[in-house]
Amino acid sequence: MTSVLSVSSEVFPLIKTGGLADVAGALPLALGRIGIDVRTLIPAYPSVLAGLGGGQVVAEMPELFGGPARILQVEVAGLDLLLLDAAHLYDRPGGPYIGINGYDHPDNWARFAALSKAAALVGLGLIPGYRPDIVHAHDWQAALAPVYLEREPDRPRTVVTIHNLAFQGAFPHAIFAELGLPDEAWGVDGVEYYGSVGFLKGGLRSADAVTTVSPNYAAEITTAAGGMGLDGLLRGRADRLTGIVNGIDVETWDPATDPHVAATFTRGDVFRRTINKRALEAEFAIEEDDTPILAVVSRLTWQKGLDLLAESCDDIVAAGCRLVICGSGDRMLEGAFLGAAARHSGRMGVRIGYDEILSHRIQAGADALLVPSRFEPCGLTQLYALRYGCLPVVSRVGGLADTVIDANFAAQAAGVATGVIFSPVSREGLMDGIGRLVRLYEDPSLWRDLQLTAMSSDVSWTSSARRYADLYKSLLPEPLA
Ligand SMILES: Nc1ncnc2c1ncn2[C@@H]1O[C@H](COP(=O)(O)OP(=O)(O)O[C@H]2O[C@H](CO)[C@@H](O)[C@H](O)[C@H]2O)[C@@H](O)[C@H]1O
Repeated sequence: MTSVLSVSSEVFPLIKTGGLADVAGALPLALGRIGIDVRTLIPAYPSVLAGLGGGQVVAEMPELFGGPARILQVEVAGLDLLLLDAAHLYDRPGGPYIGINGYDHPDNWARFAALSKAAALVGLGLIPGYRPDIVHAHDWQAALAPVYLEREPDRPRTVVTIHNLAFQGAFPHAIFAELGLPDEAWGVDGVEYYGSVGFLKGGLRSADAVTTVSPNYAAEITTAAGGMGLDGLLRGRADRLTGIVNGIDVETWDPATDPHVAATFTRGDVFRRTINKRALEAEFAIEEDDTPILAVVSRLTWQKGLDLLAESCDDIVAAGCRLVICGSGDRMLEGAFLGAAARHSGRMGVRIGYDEILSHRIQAGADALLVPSRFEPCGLTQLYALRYGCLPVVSRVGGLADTVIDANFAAQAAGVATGVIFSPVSREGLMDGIGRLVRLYEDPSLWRDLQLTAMSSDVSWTSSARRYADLYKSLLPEPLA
């Protein structure tokens, strides 16, 4: 049986700041169902330890970046977890990356180099009786693992997955001496990146395979426009780069059984969504009527194009729509949305914060989900939306273009349309997409067809897990006949 050590800085349901956690939590379960043994290594943040109460110590390291560390093994929600318990690195208030003062933890380089180093040691047999075939590192926080492994004889194969190329883990040259890497690792074929240490850059250079989370994004990042400075390297590794679209956990996100919504529903009784729509109006204190509710569930950042939405709120309300927003991030955007909601009381509601339960209620009760991203490696919220019959209105970028089928004339005629795709990513493009959505909404039987087609989209992990399994297999030596 192929065994994989998955390495991530967050994993649902234990610690989540974004889509990485969803994938790190759901992919191992899907791989497990097709016979791949996955263990997941994450830092033992205080909130993770508090929720677990114990675990078995399976390895000890007397010195890991300034203090002792150990690895605890525990099973949670079907995940076989390895927790890197190192109080000097992780036992502190704040989030996984940011302290309570709102700034990055100053030693993030050491915190995540330690995660990568521990992954490499586990890959080489640190835990008695366990030697994974593959070390699969997610994003920059784990990306040094392949660099630590690169020169080891008899090492596991390595994969780096890019969930967000905007975060590259770049640190001053001075830390290189602290990483415990050989001198040869400093240079263009190693971690050096324009004079700094680039964690992601090093991982992309050293890994046996590189993946990202949709085929379209895999193509975009090899261009100067989408490569965020790494396109040259990625073009050079094009033969090792694949895009595998994300799935979602279809049990956590199941409108037929969702415990968080006012009324569960299926394709057969999709009319019951109205109960959720009424509940959403009450929750956001907006007027009760039958005009479309457009929604956003997102980090409020430039990536997500939400400045374009902030500029369009007045037009959206004027077009007869209502708008509900759940998100947090950029303070200017938070203020802009709160200001617009105050101007459009009854037509627009805003919840600043991170609220997992509310995100389910929004998907179940809103008519459409807006995702006007400037770039989007895959995007998960549009997949939740499809499953909940909340039609996605997305920009034509990255994985959004790979997962939504635009309701153009041909797609409508063929009965395959699942949402609206707009371009360019501009205020005019977004308003054009919303205008098209409103026209679709005005035809109730067409709208119902679109909802039912959206709900039958395959957003599960089944086929993508197989693609990861095939990739792992391609990296391993052929078994002897
Ligand atoms: N205020 C809020 N309240 C509740 N839930 C909230 C929330 N804000 C965001 N979320 C949740 O956080 C997750 C966000 O995932 P996305 O994939 O959409 O974007 P993200 O940019 O974080 O992920 C990156 O990694 C993922 C995984 O590969 C890629 O899909 C994506 O393109 C890439 O940018 C979703 O589960 C969403 O519901």
